[in-house]
Amino acid sequence: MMDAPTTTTAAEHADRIEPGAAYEPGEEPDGEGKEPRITGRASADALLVRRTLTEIAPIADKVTSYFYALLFVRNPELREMFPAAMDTQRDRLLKALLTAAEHMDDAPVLTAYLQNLGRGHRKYGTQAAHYPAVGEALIGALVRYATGTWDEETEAAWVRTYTTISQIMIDAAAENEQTAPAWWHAEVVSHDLRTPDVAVVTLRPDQPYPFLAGQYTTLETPWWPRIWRHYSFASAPRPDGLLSLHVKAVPAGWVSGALVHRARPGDVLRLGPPAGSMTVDHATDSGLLCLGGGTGIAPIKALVEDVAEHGDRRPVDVFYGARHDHDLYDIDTMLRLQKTFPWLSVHTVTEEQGRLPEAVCRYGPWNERDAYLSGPLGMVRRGVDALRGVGIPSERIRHDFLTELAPAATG
Ligand SMILES: NC(=O)C1=CN([C@@H]2O[C@H](COP(=O)(O)OP(=O)(O)OC[C@H]3O[C@@H](n4cnc5c(N)ncnc54)[C@H](O)[C@@H]3O)[C@@H](O)[C@H]2O)C=CC1
Repeated sequence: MMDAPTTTTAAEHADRIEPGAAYEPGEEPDGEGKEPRITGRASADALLVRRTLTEIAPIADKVTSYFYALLFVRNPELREMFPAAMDTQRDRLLKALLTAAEHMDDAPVLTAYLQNLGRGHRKYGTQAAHYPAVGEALIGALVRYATGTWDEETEAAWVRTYTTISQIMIDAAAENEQTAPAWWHAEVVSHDLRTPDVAVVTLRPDQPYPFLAGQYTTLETPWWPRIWRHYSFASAPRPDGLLSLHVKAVPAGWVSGALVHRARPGDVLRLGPPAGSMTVDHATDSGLLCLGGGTGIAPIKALVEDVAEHGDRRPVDVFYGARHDHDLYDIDTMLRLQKTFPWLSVHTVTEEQGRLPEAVCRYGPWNERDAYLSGPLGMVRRGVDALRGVGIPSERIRHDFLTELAPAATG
């Protein structure tokens, strides 16, 4: 039911997030003049909450199993909202909650994250009435395993924290219900196998699917019901309404494997709402510096198309990284774009030449640019450090790993 907030380590990323996937975002809070509803209270509570998190970190597996056991034993009707095989889902729900709790006093990032999560939960059939059951299982699991630090004050902090989290999600879902479906059906209209394990999949949604270049969707295949994965759009919105995704089949990746090796035109998938804040700021005319690693080139291509459509003529440098030459599966498209648009420069970086973040720093200067990073978590993490190192301020660096890479909150 609760979507992956995503994860906190590169290893987990490899396990759980499929290529083309992106993490839950920190979209800008939506709604004009709407202030995040996380208050100063959070800082005091956040200390207690983080103390619990530190205690349970080494036994996270046990806490997770017990949490789900409590949830399903007490609320058997919720079981069918989760995938049949829980091992792939495993700690998504708990991890979402714990990530949110951890970032409780990072109000703008957290509010946006939770609003997005709340909207995204509509596709699971989540109702406001389900939230208390989840909260009780959460507290039940913490009471059982955080024995060293649990006390009345801590419990009160967790209850307040969970109440805030769930209310933001419930409100966002209710608001979204007024204007958007809970999910879209989308038919595969073409399937282009670019390498033995990378496919470009084009979809026709059953109703208009509004999104911005640089955003991503969640996707469920008919072969793995209730298992959802994230994929970035590889094109800016098109007049024909078609959507395209780049998918790499990873070992043991159920959804990615099915999309690459099994999906064919005529198959119908389900899509959740668009999400993500890695979008072009058209209020400025700063140049763009884009790093796309592997299938991470997908949203970068969408950003280039977006700049082109706005007729901005801002300088755009794209660094496209891959392990080997033959992994640069979309290089023809990128070179075609470069030929068409004089403001665009495309640089390729294979591992023979070094890794993407280091390679970018050999060029420049970049300190006047807005930066966009998309690819494996390790690449994004090192890329952010490298770009800060060459003088790009953090607020001008965009990527989809906001909760993972947000500076640890203090307080
Ligand atoms: N919006 C986003 O952030 C998106 C993220 N992705 C993610 O991108 C990944 C793509 O996977 P593959 O195509 O197999 O990429 P890959 O593993 O082949 O790597 C692509 C590039 O990233 C570099 N790289 C990898 N790990 C690095 C590290 N620790 N430090 C520095 N550079 C590193 C490689 O040198 C290479 O240039 C997937 O994990 C997918 O989930 C994909 C699409 C969109």
